[in-house]
Amino acid sequence: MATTSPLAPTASPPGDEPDPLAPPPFTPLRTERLTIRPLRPEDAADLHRLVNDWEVAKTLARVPFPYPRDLADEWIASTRAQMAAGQAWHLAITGLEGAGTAEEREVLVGCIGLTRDAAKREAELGYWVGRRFWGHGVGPEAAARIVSWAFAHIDVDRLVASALVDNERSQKLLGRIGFRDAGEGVRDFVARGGPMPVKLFAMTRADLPAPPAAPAAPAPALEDAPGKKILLVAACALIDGDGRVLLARRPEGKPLAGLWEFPGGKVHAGETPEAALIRELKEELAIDVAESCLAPFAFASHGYEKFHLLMPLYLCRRWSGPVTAVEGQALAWVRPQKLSDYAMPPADKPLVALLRDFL
Ligand SMILES: Nc1nc2c([nH]c(=O)n2[C@@H]2O[C@H](COP(=O)(O)OP(=O)(O)OP(=O)(O)O)[C@@H](O)[C@H]2O)c(=O)[nH]1
Repeated sequence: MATTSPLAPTASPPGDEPDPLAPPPFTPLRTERLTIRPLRPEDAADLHRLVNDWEVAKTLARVPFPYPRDLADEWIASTRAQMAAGQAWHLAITGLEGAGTAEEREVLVGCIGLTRDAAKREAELGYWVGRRFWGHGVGPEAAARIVSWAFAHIDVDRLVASALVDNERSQKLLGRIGFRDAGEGVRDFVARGGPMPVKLFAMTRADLPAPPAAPAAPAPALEDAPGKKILLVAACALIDGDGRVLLARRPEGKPLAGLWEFPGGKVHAGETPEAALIRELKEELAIDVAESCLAPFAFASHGYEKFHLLMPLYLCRRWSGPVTAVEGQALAWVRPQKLSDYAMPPADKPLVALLRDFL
């Protein structure tokens, strides 16, 4: 168990302006055997039964022991407020047990949470699993899923976690899902009545396991010369009547998921960059663009670990049809001065500076 799955309610942030980078409402996540979903008031009795167990509580920094029953109700209510504020996501891990309909068979197995530190662009992972469900791989299955979700949907560059120095099981779990050692520290443990030594862990987007390779790669390599292959990608800055630029968020499961980018994609064999862009804009945004409306603007040339990206960037001010997120990707119309608030792939940095000066 990682130490910080705070089960005592924390204050909500002051009601400031809506955050343009705030994530959309949480949609339940599924893994092979588990569901991760918002906690509901009716989970309180089960939550209390599972967490009011010394073997569980002793590994968690903010959980008192014994755990008062009404704290479970308060905690669940506070998780909903924190999630609505985009501040923390403390969620139920459930699985199916016994016979009957899926609804009847759904049981609470544990909890998993992320608490965001917006200033540091990071979030802290915490989780626990009820003792009855130990030894079934619930922790790694749920934690790997939430970590992949976090990088794609929360505006963070880093996730952190900690585990008691003697909690080797939790340390191993964190290592298995991509966390690296980040030293040692000390944390207050409510149930232990004081500070305890912990191991610290951290991971970035680059530590996520690589997504499975696409079945049929288009033909992205320009040449097979020694060294890295050159990947040709055509991208477009769509500019609306107010001079705002469209950014799209790379969806979960793709490399660099969660970063914001210019719509576009790989140039297929036999395609011109313009034809590729017209196809991609139709596929991704359901808009029709004429080649004459694509104005070459600049290009990115950037060495990634596995390939070298060559990416012409076009400007486009005219298209037909409403811009639609066909692939469910988040979209944002962004003023040029605000572009740098959005985390983008490293190749895009010089393009952003050029666009800001030009627009
Ligand atoms: N579209 C786009 N791709 C970018 C940008 N910046 C950047 O580094 N890239 C990189 O260019 C590559 C584009 O690949 P992609 O996966 O989006 O291409 P695609 O739409 O053809 O996807 P697919 O292979 O899943 O069909 C990725 O490695 C991506 O990280 C950008 O601003 N826009």
